Amino acid sequence: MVFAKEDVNYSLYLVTDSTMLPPGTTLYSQVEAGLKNGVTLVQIREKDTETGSFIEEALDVQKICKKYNVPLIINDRIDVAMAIDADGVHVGQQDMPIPMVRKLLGPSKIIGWSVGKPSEVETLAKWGPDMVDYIGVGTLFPTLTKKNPKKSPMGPQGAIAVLDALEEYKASWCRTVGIGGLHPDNIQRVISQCVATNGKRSLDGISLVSDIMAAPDACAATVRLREMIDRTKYQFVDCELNESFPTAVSIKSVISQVSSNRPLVQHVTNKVHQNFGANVTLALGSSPIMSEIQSEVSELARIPNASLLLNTGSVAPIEMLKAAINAYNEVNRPITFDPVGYSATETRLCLNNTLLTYGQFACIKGNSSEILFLAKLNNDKMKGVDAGSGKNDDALLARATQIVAFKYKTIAVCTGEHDFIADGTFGGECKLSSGTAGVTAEGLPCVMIENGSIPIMGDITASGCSLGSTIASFVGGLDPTGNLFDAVVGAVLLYKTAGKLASTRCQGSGSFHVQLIDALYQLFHENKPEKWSASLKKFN
Ligand SMILES: Nc1ncnc2c1ncn2[C@@H]1O[C@H](COP(=O)(O)OP(=O)(O)OP(=O)(O)O)[C@@H](O)[C@H]1O
Ligand SMILES: Cc1ncsc1CCO
Ligand SMILES: [Mg+2]
Repeated sequence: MVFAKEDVNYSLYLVTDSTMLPPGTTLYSQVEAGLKNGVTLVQIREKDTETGSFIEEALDVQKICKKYNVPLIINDRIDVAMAIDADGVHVGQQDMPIPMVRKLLGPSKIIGWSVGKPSEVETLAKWGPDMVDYIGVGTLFPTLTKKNPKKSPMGPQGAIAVLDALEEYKASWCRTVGIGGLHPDNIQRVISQCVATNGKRSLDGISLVSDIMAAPDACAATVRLREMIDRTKYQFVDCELNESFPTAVSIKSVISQVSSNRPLVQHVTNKVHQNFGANVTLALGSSPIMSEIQSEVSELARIPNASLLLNTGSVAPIEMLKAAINAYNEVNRPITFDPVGYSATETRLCLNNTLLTYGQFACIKGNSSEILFLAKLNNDKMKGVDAGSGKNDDALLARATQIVAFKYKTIAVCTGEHDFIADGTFGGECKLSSGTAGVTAEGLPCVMIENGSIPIMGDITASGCSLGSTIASFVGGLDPTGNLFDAVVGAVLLYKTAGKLASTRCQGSGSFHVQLIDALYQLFHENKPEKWSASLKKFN
């Protein structure tokens, strides 16, 4: 078979493993089930098979690949690929050097390379377009098919760094597939999040092993995977993600929805915040539950209008946090993430990054230090959980908020005297290859909320954490037709207005705390956003 290499379809790339075949199936039958239902590329990867059997297997698979007009790639064994005249090979960083592989195979074969970091992209770019045709970008997530993983998983942010390097070094010919720990529960998130910073490219395909090779019904499994990859909308919350500019009317509608739906807001939050957050949630007509019980997260997530606030100020066991993220993502219920003290210590940085890799968040909220650090615009460590006192200008904070929104395809909120909110959800769009069609962080909708200086808001503990409770309550209370951006903006406007009102009624920080809850209660129940004192400005 002669392939025009540029026409190869990388979208659903099946890698074999004969050690995981279910009873009653063969390598051949599983590959055929995949090919019949939408696999576009096959790689034989058999780490423990003797040469003789490997060749026999490869010849069998080659026949079936030819029948479906799908290229066959051989992992590592250049000799086997040459012996059977396969369509290409895939090699790792420790295998035969690429220039030698190309010399042996000639110009027309497909060569794939495993890549995990930007410096490897620099190397392939120096070789030019005649060497590497595609890269396997990984390892994305933990996986059982790598027996001795040398590196820790890179997550979507690691893949973004590789895509950025391909753009930087102008390796436009090189295609990409995500690899490692990809399953139906994370494929759409990976397609949506793994977009180069310039918006010009996303992954060209998803490669996987076990979801087809180990599937008792590989036909049905492939149909499901194919459908998932072809779907261009990633509906990670069951409400509207379409772009909007919030108005008093739309915010009034959000509050009416929250009032009638009375969301259950599960708080996994720090000890300092728990009582305050529960009372703020109640003031907003919602039901708080402060729970860190791992075995009940799935049940809680399935309660109508459940919403999760995940605040890492002081933390539950990591397995519990992961289970909670999984449970809410699985049923498309919103998660509001507050990475408290993100850059204060290495431990916090590592923990929060692990959680960010692990799921899709409806909203990521932080103070200016946290958001600047997440956006990589400031490398100063925080002193504890409070925002630094350094003056930051509005343009910089808006930019940081947009960057965080873009990187995590979320609604990002940056708090301080002025609050910034950017919508990076792209209406839930997720597309292979073309990314965000060139739209970058700077192009994202962004608003600024202000109400004059209210320094006393920073003088009580967990005021930012309770803004998290307010956001979680609003996004959880939406109808399926309600808009996510409206809900987040509405929550921040309400909170800022309540802060101002409370500051005029209080006598010091102790009574401010009480007055803030009273003001939230009053403003929420009146539901007259057209009268609120905080102002909303379009920043972009
Ligand atoms: N100087 C200020 N003027 C007006 N509003 C402020 C000011 N400082 C903070 N706020 C408001 O107070 C709330 C908390 O913001 P802050 O940036 O202090 O969060 P945080 O540091 O994460 O809080 P915490 O960790 O104490 O929970 C936000 O609603 C923010 O808008
Ligand atoms: C004081 C404090 N310490 C950990 S979390 C928290 C609440 C404010 O972020
Ligand atoms: Mg603070």
